[in-house]
Amino acid sequence: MPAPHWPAPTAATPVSATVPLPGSKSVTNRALVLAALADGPGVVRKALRSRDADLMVAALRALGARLEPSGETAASVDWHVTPGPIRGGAAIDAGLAGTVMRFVPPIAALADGPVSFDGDPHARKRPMGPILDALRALGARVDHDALPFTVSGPLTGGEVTLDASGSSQFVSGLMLSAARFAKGVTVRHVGPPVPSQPHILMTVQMLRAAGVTVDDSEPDVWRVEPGPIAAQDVTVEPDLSNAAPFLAAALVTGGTVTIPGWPRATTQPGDALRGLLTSMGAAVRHDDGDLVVTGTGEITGIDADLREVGELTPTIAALAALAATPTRIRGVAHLRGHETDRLAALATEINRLGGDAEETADGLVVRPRPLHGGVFHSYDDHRMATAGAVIGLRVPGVEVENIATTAKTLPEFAGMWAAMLGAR
Ligand SMILES: O=C(O)C1=C[C@@H](OP(=O)(O)O)[C@@H](O)[C@H](O)C1
Ligand SMILES: C=C(OP(=O)(O)O)C(=O)O
Repeated sequence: MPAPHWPAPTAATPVSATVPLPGSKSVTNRALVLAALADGPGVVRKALRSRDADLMVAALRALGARLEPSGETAASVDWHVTPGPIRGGAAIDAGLAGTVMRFVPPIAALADGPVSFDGDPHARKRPMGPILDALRALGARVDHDALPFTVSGPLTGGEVTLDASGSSQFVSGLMLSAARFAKGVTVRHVGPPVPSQPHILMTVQMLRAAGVTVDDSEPDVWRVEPGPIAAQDVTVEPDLSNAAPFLAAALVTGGTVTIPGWPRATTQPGDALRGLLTSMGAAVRHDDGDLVVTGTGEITGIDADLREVGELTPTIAALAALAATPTRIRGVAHLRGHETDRLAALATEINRLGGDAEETADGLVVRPRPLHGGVFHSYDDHRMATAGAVIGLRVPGVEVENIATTAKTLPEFAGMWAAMLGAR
C-alpha cells in the first residue's frame, strides 16, 4: 500500500534554525570510486548515508573492493576501503542514481568478466548513449544503449569524442576510472554546451588530489594520464545542494537559517546559492565557516541561467512560485533527463496548486499567482519532494506525495525539516 501523503508543515512564524547537513552525494560517490581504484587502502570520512551512496557502496563491493564502516550515525559513516582486483560476473543496481549509472560502467570495463547493470523503471529512460558509445570506442563491448546493459572489457583507453550536453556525468564517469586504462583517456566534447561544469571541475580536482595528471587547459577537452590513483584519507564536505530547501525556508518565512561548515572554497554547485538567494532578496553572510541566510518574507523573481547548477532548479522554481515578481530560468534543457523530466514536473505541480508556470525550450517561466493547497507529486525525485515542502511553508494544505523519495540523498529530510520549524 502506498504511504500516505506528507502534509507539508506551514510556518506560522519566521524560522530561526541551524541546520547541519550530511555529506555531499557528489563528493561521496567520487571519493568511494577513487578509493576503490586506488593503489592501497584508504578512508572516506563523513561519507553520506543515503540511497545513492548505498548503491555505490554495493556496486563497488560487487566489483571486488572491501568497504568497512566505522563511526556510523544516521546520516554519515567513515568507509575504510581496500581495493581488490576488479571482478566480473556482478549485477549492479544503479537505482535512479546518475552517479552509479555513469561512474561505474567504466570500472566494469576493467573487470575480468562481463558486468550487468539495471536500475529503477525511470532509470531506463535516463540518457546513457554517449558514455556507452565512448566505452565501445575505447575498446569495451556494451550490448544496449540504455539500462539495462552489460559491459564486457577489456578496454585500453585512448581518445574519444562525445556529446556531453545531456549530462556532465558522461565526462566525469570516463575520467574517474581513466588513470587505470592502459592509455588513459582524452575526452573531447562536441555539441551544445556541457552542463554542470563545477561537477566536472570537482572530478578534475579530486583526481589531482589523488596524484592523477589531468589536463583541462583546452575548453571541452579533458586528458587523464594513465598511472596510479593514490590511496587517501579524505573527508566529505556537507551537501550544499541539499542546503537549498532549508535556506529557501529563510526567504519564504522571513527568518534566518544557518548552515555550519560551509566551505570557503568548493566545486559544489550549491555554493551558487549565495548569489542566487541574494538576488531573490535574502541577506547572505559567510561567517566563520557558517553560511547565514536571512529573508524578508518577500521573494524577488530572477532571470537566471542555471546550466552550471541545474540541480538547484527545483528549489529556485519553488521560490519563484512564491515570489512577488516573475522568474525566468534558462540553460537547463538537460533537466529533462534527470530523475524525472524536471521542467515538465515543476510546471505541472506548480500549476496544479493554482500557480502560473510554463515550460520553455530550455527552462521555465514562473509568474506570480496565489497558490492553494493540493497534492504535490514527487515523481520519485528527491528534489521535487523538497520543492513541495518549500511551497508548503507558505501555502496551507500542500501534501507531498512520496516524501520518502528524499532518501536518494537525504534520508533524514522530513525529521530535519520538522526540527528546523520546531527550532523557532
Ligand atoms: O557529477 C555529479 O555528481 C552530478 C552532476 C550533475 O549531473 P548533470 O550534468 O547530468 O546535470 C548533477 O545534476 C547531479 O546531481 C550530480
Ligand atoms: C540530477 C541529480 O542526480 P543524479 O546524480 O542521479 O543525476 C540530482 O541529485 O539532482
